Amino acid sequence: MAVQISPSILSADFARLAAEAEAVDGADWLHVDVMDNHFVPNLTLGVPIVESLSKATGTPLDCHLMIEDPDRWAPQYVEAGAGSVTFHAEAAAAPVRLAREIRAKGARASMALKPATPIEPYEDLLPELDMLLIMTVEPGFGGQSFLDIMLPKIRRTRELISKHGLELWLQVDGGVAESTIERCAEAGADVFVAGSAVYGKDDPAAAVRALRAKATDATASAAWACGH
Ligand SMILES: O=C(CO)[C@H](O)[C@H](O)COP(=O)(O)O
Repeated sequence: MAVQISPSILSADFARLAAEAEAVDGADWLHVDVMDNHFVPNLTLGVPIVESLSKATGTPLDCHLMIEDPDRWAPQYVEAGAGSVTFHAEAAAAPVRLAREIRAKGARASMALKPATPIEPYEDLLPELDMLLIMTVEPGFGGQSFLDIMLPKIRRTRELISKHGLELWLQVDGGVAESTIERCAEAGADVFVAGSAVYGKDDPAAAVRALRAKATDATASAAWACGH
């Protein structure tokens, strides 16, 4: 699969969200960080804003729910127009049922793991998902430093995806920038969320192109991608 870039609007101007979506023309997704000040110590936006944004942009929305009780809320984000909905493994009461419900409503189902959550307990659940998100910072805030110690988890997850012959996308989020994206791609990631490395630049669309070029080059020479 070709590399995909998902700019995070957490680093955008919330008063100009439609314009900020236009500013990353060419991105594959728009990453929408939903935070409830319970699962993470920060508060952002909810269903009504996702609904408005989905009408205002042609770029599909990749909603990352950093919230408690995603079993209750995630289906509402599909109804609001999200193309992909990510819930946290640490928060979901019934992740298989929830993934099936997200898919049945017509969106891609994705599950996220915080840095301290291992992938291994979830191996049997992977066929129920369209994407697995490995957090490369503690969730809650943009602009944090990339956690290199997550690279082995990315590698192990890519091995599990290959072992089971899955079409699962592997997303990384947190501290992804021109200086770190190649390491993520080499380890096995193929969907890259970037907030400050896109919206912190004068030309966000050019930043998306630069990230895509680096990740594509690194993937081409990565052992995991040979024969892909
Ligand atoms: O999920 C997130 C924070 O919890 C954000 O998507 C992420 O931090 C993006 O910001 P940056 O690229 O600046 O690290």
